[in-house]
Amino acid sequence: MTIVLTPYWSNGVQKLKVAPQPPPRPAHGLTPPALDDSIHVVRSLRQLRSKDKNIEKYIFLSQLKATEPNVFYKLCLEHMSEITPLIYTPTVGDACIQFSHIYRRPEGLYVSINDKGRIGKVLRNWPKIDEARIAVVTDGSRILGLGDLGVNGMPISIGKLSLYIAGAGIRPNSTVPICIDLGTNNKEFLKDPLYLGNRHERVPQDQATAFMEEFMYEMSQVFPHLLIQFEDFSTDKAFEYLSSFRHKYPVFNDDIQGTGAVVLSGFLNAAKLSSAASGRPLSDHKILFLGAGSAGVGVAMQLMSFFTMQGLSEEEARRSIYLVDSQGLIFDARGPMAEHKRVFSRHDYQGPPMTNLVDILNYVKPTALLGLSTIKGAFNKDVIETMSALNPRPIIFPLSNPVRLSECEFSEAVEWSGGRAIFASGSPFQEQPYNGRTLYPGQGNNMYIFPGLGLGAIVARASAVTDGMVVAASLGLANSLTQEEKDLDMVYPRVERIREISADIARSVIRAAQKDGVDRSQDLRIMDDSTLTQFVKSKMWNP
Ligand SMILES: NC(=O)C1=CN([C@@H]2O[C@H](COP(=O)(O)OP(=O)(O)OC[C@H]3O[C@@H](n4cnc5c(N)ncnc54)[C@H](O)[C@@H]3O)[C@@H](O)[C@H]2O)C=CC1
Ligand SMILES: CC(=O)C(=O)O
Ligand SMILES: [Mg+2]
Repeated sequence: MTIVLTPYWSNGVQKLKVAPQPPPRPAHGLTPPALDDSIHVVRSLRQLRSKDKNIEKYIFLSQLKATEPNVFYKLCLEHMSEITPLIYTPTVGDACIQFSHIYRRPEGLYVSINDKGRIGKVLRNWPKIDEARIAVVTDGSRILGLGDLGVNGMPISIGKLSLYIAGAGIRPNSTVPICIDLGTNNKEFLKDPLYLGNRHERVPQDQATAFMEEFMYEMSQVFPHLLIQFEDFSTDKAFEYLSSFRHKYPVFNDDIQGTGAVVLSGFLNAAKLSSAASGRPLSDHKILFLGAGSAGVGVAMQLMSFFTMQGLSEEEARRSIYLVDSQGLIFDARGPMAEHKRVFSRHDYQGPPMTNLVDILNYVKPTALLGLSTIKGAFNKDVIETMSALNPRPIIFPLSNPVRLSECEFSEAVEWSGGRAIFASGSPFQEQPYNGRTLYPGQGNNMYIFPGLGLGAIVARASAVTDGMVVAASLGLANSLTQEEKDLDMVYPRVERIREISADIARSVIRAAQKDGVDRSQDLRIMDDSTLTQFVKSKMWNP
């Protein structure tokens, strides 16, 4: 049987006969006498640190994962804050852009538009079907804020799954990174002789939809125990596929739901700090979003529950949220708009189009400014100073990825707000000294949510991912701050505690699955919370 686990070049000759497996441990005598895994972690770390460029570090770590997975995951777990930015954002963005040039070996599953009509056959080539529990699927159409990267999106599926393994102890063999190739509109890639994907523009949307129908049906047939995470589909497709499939299959969209959950969590903690300084009740917050794509609208929808938790009606919650896109403030009289923006379109604004962000801030007077726009520098000095004039402790969350597309840097937010900003960004920044104190940036990234959400859904054998499970993941994260973290005004926990946090999130997610009646592991219902947490931890894989 031929196994198609490699990108097909346009001439279609590159096919593998065997599945990619880490090589077996060499027999006695074939390795140096003192080779020991824990010392090899130290050795590997030194080798890693000796490299100057992050992309070289990424390549080194990919190689280590393929040859010595135990050493790789030990390194991740022991040095989470150093390794995460190398296997995930920001470096994974560069790895995606350069994927066709730095490609070394097959990893993951590629399904192409040319496989339409026989997708099931391709999926059956996966070597570990019985063990498969979680797939991250992208079509590469919007990778981070980098646009359409076609089949070069594969590293995002791989990177997310490495975090499932490191962050939630999902077994490596149960993860399936998938990139579907429906063409690309990236002109540079189409001209690049090394590009690894189909060399044509994206197929029309009706063909893409028909492909996805077959793909999802076949996934459910071939992998009956699989949870599917949709990742980095461009906004129109992200909303379409989520609403088409979420009631048929266990699937969630990380950019809409995972990001919504992580930002709700950080916002709950940030709003308390901001209200403590201003004396304003929590129900009085007003949030302005720059960016109204899958992430902006996904977060806005989730943040409605922040207001309903404070006792506001749905309509009042909606009125506390303002969206700005590339044409400015979104309001009814502006004219036709995409369906996903309509919910938050302002009925109460009748004036001329408002496009200048500082003007919009002075009109809305928000307590929080959230960026999911991909526009670097959009939160400039004027913007941060305006937010700081409006609020004793403004909430500033530049959430676009990777770091070079962040709406502002942490050092800028600190300086321009006089150290008062409550800050979280999509990609990591260094802590900053300010007036004799150390200020800590939060990382408002869905990486805090999806490992625990996925683990909970897998352990509960959930037949669907419900809104209740997503909110439970968010609240589980919000409640995970230690006293020390609270005393430092942190809005997210330290990433080094990710395993412990994922276990707590997973327990909350299982409880929500039980409440919503989608848990198929019903024997977990009788466990009390501490037994359930222990059970979840016992399911975690350790290197
Ligand atoms: N922190 C996190 O966990 C996550 C961050 N993101 C990031 O969010 C960003 C956006 O993702 P999507 O919503 O899927 O993309 P998208 O491309 O659909 O949305 C971008 C939005 O920004 C708006 N925009 C573009 N230029 C603008 C301008 N000059 N002024 C105001 N608005 C402007 C667009 O109109 C659109 O509404 C990406 O950078 C992505 O990496 C996405 C998911 C998770
Ligand atoms: C973090 C993430 O999912 C994104 O930027 O798309
Ligand atoms: Mg994403």
